[in-house]
Amino acid sequence: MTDHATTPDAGTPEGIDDAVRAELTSLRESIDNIDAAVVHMLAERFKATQRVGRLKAEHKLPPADPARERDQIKRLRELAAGAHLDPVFAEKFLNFIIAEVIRHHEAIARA
Ligand SMILES: C=C(O[C@@H]1C=C(C(=O)O)C=C[C@H]1O)C(=O)O
Repeated sequence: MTDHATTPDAGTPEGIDDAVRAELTSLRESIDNIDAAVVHMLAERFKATQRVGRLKAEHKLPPADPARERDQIKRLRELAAGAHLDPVFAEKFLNFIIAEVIRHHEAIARA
């Protein structure tokens, strides 16, 4: 795997000022740490949602729960606005994850 924080490429020319390069490298190290945290948090979320999927299948509950989704989207949009993150982006991101979770739940129910 490429170490994006330290490897120069077309986006980070060799000739840039040392201080600029150092700041860019430092910021990219933070980004790499955040991306790692996001992956680990998503993995934990999917572990929990897989358990929800098995529970729903065992008790013949539907894979999707639109009321719960509406509550979560409302909550996430409010959290995003408070954190100066675009609520439209936050909603799209959550919907993307939820769609994948529902796909998993449908597969568990069919198995
Ligand atoms: C995880 C669940 O199943 C689905 C997925 C959701 C999610 O990923 O947050 C929310 C609601 C459901 O449509 C649940 O019902 O809690």
